[in-house]
Amino acid sequence: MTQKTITVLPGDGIGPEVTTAAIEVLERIAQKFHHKFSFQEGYIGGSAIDAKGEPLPEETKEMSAKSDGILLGAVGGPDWDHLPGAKRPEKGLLEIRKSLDLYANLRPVKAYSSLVGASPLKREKVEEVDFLIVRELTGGLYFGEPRKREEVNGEEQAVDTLVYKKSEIRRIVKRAFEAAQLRKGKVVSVDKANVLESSRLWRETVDECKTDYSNVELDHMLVDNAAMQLISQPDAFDVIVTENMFGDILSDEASMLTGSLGLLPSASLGATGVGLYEPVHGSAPDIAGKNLANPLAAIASSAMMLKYGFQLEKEAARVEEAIEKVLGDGYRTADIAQDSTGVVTTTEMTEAVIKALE
Ligand SMILES: NC(=O)c1ccc[n+]([C@@H]2O[C@H](COP(=O)([O-])OP(=O)(O)OC[C@H]3O[C@@H](n4cnc5c(N)ncnc54)[C@H](O)[C@@H]3O)[C@@H](O)[C@H]2O)c1
Ligand SMILES: CC(C)[C@H](C(=O)O)[C@@H](O)C(=O)O
Ligand SMILES: [Mg+2]
Repeated sequence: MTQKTITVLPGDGIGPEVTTAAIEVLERIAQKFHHKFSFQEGYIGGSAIDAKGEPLPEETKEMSAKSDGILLGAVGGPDWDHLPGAKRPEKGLLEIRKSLDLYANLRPVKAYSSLVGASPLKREKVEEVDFLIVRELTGGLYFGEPRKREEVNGEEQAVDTLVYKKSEIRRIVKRAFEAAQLRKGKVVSVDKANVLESSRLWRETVDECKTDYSNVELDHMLVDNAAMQLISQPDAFDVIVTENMFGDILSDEASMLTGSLGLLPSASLGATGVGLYEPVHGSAPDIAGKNLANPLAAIASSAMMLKYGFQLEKEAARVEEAIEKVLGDGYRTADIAQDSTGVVTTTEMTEAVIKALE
């Protein structure tokens, strides 16, 4: 029997709807496999600003750090769009990632065979899609200083800073090589080394790390080309490693190879300690509160928690199989439906997954 305390940070928009789905799945797994999972809820994002005056209250930080895994929904939305950058909901998410040193964001992109028709691309392009984006999560433009507004020669300007230390590059790149050794043994490192100094350091560091992984094949690719190749040859990728912002953009793009952003899970891991598991998508204000959201990205994120956080591989596989089964049986939330007939709600999809766990 495994006993774990899970911090749930539902956040904003569809966050609470999809985390509820993931909790129900985890509860059923605990029951079936005789584990004990206890859940404690905390505030993050816009709802934390409303309740506590800040996007990441100290109590959320503390309970998260002390728990065995963090399940997060999403943050942000139009209610808080007027706030300045440092006070916005997204700041809470960036801060929790940084404070727990969750530098390795794993974003698997795998086509479900029953869903190949949901991708805008041709069947033969997407049916073999199965790659992992390893996104650096605690450096780069998101965190560099200075970050400011200033007036120069009577004109307002804004500054963001893209900075990477070699050690930050090395640790994420090693993770990517290690992941590739357990997969098809191919790494593509994505950068913009024809323009950016940080990318030139990135590329050099990748080449240095490569010497420890002689069994892994390595290619470098410029990010604009990578964005194109993801569409033209998505089945050629195995592991993609890249810096923070490129990884953010490429993963939303990659989601459409599977059919929807509502399908992609992620795990954010540090060297040790607690991991954070969240769907790749955001708070989707356009569909929030309507029971329309696809809960599968959040449910698949809970499977990543079972696998990477708790080493419960069998249980994680059971959740993944249940997702495949419901999709195979034709359950479709609106985002992956071909037409409006037989579309299911968030709660109906969740019930179907729980039934498929049996
Ligand atoms: N990790 C996060 O918390 C996170 C990630 C991305 C965006 N955001 C925030 O979310 C807010 C909205 O951002 P956005 O609209 O650019 O991106 P978004 O990911 O919230 O939504 C983009 C589109 O995808 C759809 N979508 C997203 N998730 C879905 C799901 N599970 N099921 C069905 N459809 C889904 C939405 O309806 C929308 O049309 C912003 O405040 C943004 O900062 C948060
Ligand atoms: C909300 C935002 C800060 C976040 C990011 O850019 O990391 C999101 O887009 C994501 O992909 O998790
Ligand atoms: Mg994103």
